[in-house]
Amino acid sequence: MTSEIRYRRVLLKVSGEALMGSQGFGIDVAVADRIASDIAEARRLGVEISVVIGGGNIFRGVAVASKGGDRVTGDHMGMLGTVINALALRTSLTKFGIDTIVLSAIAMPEICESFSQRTALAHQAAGRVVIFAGGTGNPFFTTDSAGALRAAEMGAAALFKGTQVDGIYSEDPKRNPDATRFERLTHDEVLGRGLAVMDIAAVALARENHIPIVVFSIHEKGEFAKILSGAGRATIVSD
Ligand SMILES: Nc1ncnc2c1ncn2[C@@H]1O[C@H](COP(=O)(O)OP(=O)(O)O)[C@@H](O)[C@H]1O
Ligand SMILES: O=c1ccn([C@@H]2O[C@H](COP(=O)(O)OP(=O)(O)O)[C@@H](O)[C@H]2O)c(=O)[nH]1
Repeated sequence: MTSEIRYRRVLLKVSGEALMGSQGFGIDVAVADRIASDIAEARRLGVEISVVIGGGNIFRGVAVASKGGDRVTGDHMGMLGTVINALALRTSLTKFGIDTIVLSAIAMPEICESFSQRTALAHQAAGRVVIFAGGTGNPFFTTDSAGALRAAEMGAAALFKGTQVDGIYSEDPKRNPDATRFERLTHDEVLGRGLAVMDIAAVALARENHIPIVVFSIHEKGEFAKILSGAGRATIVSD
């Protein structure tokens, strides 16, 4: 069974927006539990998994800036949102008996441990799921960039982006329902064609480190494990 596994160690970027389910804001615990069950299933395949969690269900810095506020403050609020999500996902993973640790890029020792690559690798080696909170710890970045960064630091064989759509399309499929879906692309093609499923910095960092990106729907139960097993529906971006 495990010999068929496509990637042995992966970084999963979980969309913050996905966590709110059909609510307009915040966290739907049933959705967090379902995502945790998908992570548990993937772990049973023997795959090492660490997670970067987004924060768009709580706050996005650009929303402050677009209303005339300070972008850096807005981004700080967004990063704090990812910490809230990380604690929720840890709670859900614990329900499935998964030993989980939250490491934050912004120090808040009363709430969770702070990130360092050394600490993260040690927890991963001990068999824990590591959830990276606080994005990169810097404004003007996104949690997709944090995903690419942590994937490189953890030695992940692939960056999985679990998002609202089931792959990369010629245009945003939410805006153009006739957009065509790609099975495979190179990093250069994603950047050259301006395919905006992920920000440029994230794709460029993955390209530089030869990390494949796998874009799939986080809403499809069991899809993560299927893709890890060489099946499932996703767009794979590689060299
Ligand atoms: N070419 C494209 N292919 C697929 N999705 C796209 C594309 N361009 C824009 N998108 C949009 O990008 C969204 C994912 O980006 P993002 O807002 O970062 O979500 P997330 O919450 O997963 O971080 C998708 O839900 C999709 O609507
Ligand atoms: O390294 C980072 C990661 C995130 N953010 C802020 O946190 C918000 C939430 O993250 P993101 O939009 O990436 O979440 P997602 O799209 O996955 O829900 C962003 O809009 C930014 O304001 C940031 O400033 N630096």
